[in-house]
Amino acid sequence: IEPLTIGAAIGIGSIGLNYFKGQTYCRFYECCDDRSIPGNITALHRSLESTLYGQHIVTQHLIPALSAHLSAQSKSRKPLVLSFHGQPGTGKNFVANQIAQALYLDGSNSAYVTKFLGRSDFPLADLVDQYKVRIDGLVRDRLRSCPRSLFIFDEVDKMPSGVFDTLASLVDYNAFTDGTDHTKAIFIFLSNTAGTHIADHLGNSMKAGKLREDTLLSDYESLLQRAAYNLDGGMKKTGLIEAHVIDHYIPFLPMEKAHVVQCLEAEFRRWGKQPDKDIINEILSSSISYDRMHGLFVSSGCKTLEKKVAMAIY
Ligand SMILES: Nc1ncnc2c1ncn2[C@@H]1O[C@H](COP(=O)(O)OP(=O)(O)OP(=O)(O)O)[C@@H](O)[C@H]1O
Repeated sequence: IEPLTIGAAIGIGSIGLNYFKGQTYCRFYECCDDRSIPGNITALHRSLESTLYGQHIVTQHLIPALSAHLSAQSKSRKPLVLSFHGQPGTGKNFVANQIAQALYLDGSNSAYVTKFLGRSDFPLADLVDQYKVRIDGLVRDRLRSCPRSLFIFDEVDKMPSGVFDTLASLVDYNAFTDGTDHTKAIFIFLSNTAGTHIADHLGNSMKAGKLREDTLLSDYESLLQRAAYNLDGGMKKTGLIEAHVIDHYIPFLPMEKAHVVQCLEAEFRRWGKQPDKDIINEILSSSISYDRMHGLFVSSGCKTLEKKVAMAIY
């Protein structure tokens, strides 16, 4: 057989294989394609509007940031990098999971969504060099298998500083010379860092007569950047901040009593029950404490409410 004929046969073979994959395998199993990664920002917007309480800045900025990054006309030249900051129970994981849910058919279970946990994945400061290599290798592998990957780093404030030193260059412009496409990826960092700074700033603004809903992202952005860079944790003195590769610092505001009531009501509905005012008042008076500085914000936000409602119902 002529070499040309063999080449043509291989060419037709691989087209056939791709066609077969598209028509059969990828119709039923997850692939790095539009079916498995629908990127449904409209669904995300709808779901945040109806389920996320007290976080007007998050919804206002997250949706345009994601839409711009994912749009078909996007001329994105680097991954989208977001850093979520706030006290416990303000919705950081809740929102990160909703992003995964809306962008990927399999949500957080997608093979293209990778989540790292500060405390369990990177517990020891002495091993920071090993962690850097591990993050670098995993991110490269995942991007090679699917450029539209999502990476979530939770508990960043519990990670040793220096852990993101190699990652900083992977999320910058022109990071790969081997043809790997990193421009469609999304990186999200979650931390409690600066949570108290956000609460202080909001508390002072509210005491000066400003409405919570009138506070803006710009009121918090530089505060978050400075705190993340200076306070202990994975972001401390990190190249991620020095190289200005974090596109958006998003503040999660501390929760007030009214928001916690909304969370409790949502929890009842999740159990298929009508919210019970007496039980809600009982939980509020027995299990909720407020910040000492302003007396306005619930210390653990909406965390732990799930179990309280479950206990009261059964
Ligand atoms: N702003 C919010 N609106 C609605 N529900 C919320 C909100 N914040 C928290 N919740 C509820 O509380 C649960 C716990 O919140 P979540 O895990 O998102 O907190 P977190 O900010 O990630 O806290 P941590 O910093 O401790 O990880 C969520 O699954 C959700 O049910």
